[in-house]
Amino acid sequence: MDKLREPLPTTFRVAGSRQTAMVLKETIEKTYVPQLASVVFEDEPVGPPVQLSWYPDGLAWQLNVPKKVLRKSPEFKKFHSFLVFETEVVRLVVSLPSSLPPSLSPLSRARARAHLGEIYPDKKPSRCCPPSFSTSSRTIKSSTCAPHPDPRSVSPFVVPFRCSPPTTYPSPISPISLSPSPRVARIAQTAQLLEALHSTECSVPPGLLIANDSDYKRTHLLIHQSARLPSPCFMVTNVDASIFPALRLPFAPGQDSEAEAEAEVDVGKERKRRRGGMGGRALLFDRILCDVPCSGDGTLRKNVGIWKYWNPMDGNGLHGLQLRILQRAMRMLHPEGRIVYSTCSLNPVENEAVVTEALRIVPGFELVDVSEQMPTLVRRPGLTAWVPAADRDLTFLETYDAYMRSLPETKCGEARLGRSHWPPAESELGALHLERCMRVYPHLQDTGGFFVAVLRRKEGAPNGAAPSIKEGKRVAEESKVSDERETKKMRLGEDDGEDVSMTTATPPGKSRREDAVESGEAMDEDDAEESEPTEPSTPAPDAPATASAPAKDNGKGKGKGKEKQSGDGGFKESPYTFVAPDDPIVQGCIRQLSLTPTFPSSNILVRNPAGEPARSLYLTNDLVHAVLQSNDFKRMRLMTAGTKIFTKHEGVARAEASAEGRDTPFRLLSEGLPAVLPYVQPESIVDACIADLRTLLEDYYPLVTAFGEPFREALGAKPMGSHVVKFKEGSADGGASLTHDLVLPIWKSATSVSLMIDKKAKSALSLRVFGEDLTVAGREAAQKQAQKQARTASEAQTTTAISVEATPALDAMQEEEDVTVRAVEAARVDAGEGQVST
Ligand SMILES: C[S@@+](CC[C@H](N)C(=O)[O-])C[C@H]1O[C@@H](n2cnc3c(N)ncnc32)[C@H](O)[C@@H]1O
Repeated sequence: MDKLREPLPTTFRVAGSRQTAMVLKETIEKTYVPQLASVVFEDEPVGPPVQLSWYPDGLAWQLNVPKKVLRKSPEFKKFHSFLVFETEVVRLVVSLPSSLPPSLSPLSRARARAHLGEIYPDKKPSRCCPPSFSTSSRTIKSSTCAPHPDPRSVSPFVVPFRCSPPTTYPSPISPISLSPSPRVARIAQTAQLLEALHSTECSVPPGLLIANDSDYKRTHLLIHQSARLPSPCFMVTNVDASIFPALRLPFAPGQDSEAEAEAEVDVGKERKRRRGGMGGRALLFDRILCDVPCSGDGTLRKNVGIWKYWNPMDGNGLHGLQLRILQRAMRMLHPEGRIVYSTCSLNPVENEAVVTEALRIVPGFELVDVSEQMPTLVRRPGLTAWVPAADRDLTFLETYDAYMRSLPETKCGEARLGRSHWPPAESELGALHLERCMRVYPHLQDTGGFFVAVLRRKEGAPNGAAPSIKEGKRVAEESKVSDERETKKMRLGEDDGEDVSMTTATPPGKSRREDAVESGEAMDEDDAEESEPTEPSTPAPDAPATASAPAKDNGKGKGKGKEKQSGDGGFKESPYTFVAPDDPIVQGCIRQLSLTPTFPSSNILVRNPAGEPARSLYLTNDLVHAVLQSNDFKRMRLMTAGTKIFTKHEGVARAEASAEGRDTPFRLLSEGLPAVLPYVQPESIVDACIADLRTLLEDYYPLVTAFGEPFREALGAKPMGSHVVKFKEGSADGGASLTHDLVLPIWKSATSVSLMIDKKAKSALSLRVFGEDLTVAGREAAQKQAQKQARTASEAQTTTAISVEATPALDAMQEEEDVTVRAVEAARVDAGEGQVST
């Protein structure tokens, strides 16, 4: 309990591709740790960041200093800026030949990494060629990685249940917030999974990651944040995970009969017939992370609000939903797959009780012994005995029967707890192996509290061992779980997810508090943040894949963006339409950037009713393409798929083009660069040096003639439009240096050139490479700041004089205190009260 009263130390993780993550780690180790090692603040020594011993490769760090040290100590301020800037440039620093840039992302829980340990077990799943995990080296390797994998030869890599909505990007404090917002932490899992998927040399890996959240707003935050790790393999969905609909894929090569495919995946023919012939095999998942909504008592150290509002009925109420989500995951798991079930609660009712009941209902599954994974993460085994609190007054009753007897006869039908809230009988314990669950307590290694259990199918268990949604729902209902918090009402169809239709809504009266409990997070100021959908439009009725059926919108997202009420009562997102590979716009982009013939032009999609390449082009991999083409997304809302790579270049280019009677050209986006770069013919990439980078940063549109040779000549030889530039590693006068090659998109106009990255990223890059913000915006901001300081100082001087005159008694105090500070304060008070001292 004492530990729970202490604030959680700040942690951060160096993320991204292995190569660049290692470079950043080295910078922290060799530059910053020595600089911070001997800092003394207010006569107290303050320590440098320390590596978390249990985190693989030393990529996670803990920083145990008060906030004011970060604000006031020059050394720590510099380190803080370093973290902030690295986070800012994450999207644009591309180190050839690796596929994804590095980032610094927060890691307030060990859980995320623990998930990965199990997501990539040593043994490579036999049916797939996506990444396998080597625990010894902690690298994730891919045995095959062709830019065009046959979608039918790979197993999908999917996390369909509740993944990490993030903090808003770009958040200047996201890597190192001293009182980390719950949301800051949320991206960690999804980001790690994305990194894992991209940890090969392949820019368009063959797998698929689906992040799902039932909260519409949070899915937008997730999309926004995933721009840090743009991926053609990524989809975000918005649906209640306990009724996540089954997804389909086309038949595999060699599967010449429907029956063969059906037998393999155990999808009933009857159901398929009823579905109206949308053929194909079911998409089963290799790895599923069920990071279920929970009471969040393990986050007490960072979410102090939980102290005030916690009550035992939170966990009791969530038990049923947690159980249904886990069962749905079991239903959708590939025979050789694994599920990680996790919560940030220490309440056994939300943990061991859920796992026990799920294992009872789905007999073909077992808990995996993960004691060998992450051996330095100190943990305790799962509990085998507990007594749930039966009400808010903490009445503890040893057995379910005792609980039922304690209820007045008239209330028995409304029992709020089910048998599954109590521990299993002694006789069941041996087979369950609850000790294989992992409990992490805050006092063990100065962390938050959390629970992890890994499940898999027992060897030889039949594929169809898992129950349908209907069965799971029935069992959960039979346990008479009263779910106070659970506001989603499901109308179940005749069979499993294929036939389930749902209507979910948060009642108007639902409070933020309830919301926070449901999601396992406490309220935070940041919860007010919102991100807007990107491309408003109306869906086409015949769109090949159109998302609908929202899970939860809290009524706040109404009328926003592309959300539209459809005739059948569901919701419709903009359609996802694949454009023809020979589309003139696509071909124009290919020609402009000299893309190789292997560029996956058949995987370009647009999101507008006409299905025209009107503004933005997105890239998916083959598997995402197949999933979009084979499913109608009527029962869940598809929020995003793939990554945006090209956009119409507005402004001068539009004016020039229309004057010449041409179409407005498209340009390569910085977030699309990692995916597209391997397809750019190397000889078409323009070489440049650090001095050229400086010129591009200092001005919005420097003239071609402003550059030195050979860059100037190379630019002169290029046609107008989008190009890729490689700034070679090297140093410049004044200590500026590029430690590795940097590849960025540019736009060439008739006489000038501009760097195609956003203003904030430009500033961050400038600070990183040149140690100062050389950009126009940076210079303007510095100028404004200087003017403000000068104004404040002169106001302070005036007010001091006035105050001293008006109140001679201050003289004595002024001898002891800082005159300027007091005078500024006095001036503020006067201004606030409308008094003028004369
Ligand atoms: C524990 S939080 C997210 C955990 C996150 N991965 C982290 O590390 O902080 C729970 C999330 O589950 C979502 N959620 C709640 N009920 C859900 C349901 N029935 N289906 C899917 N997502 C749900 C909430 O919106 C919330 O974002």
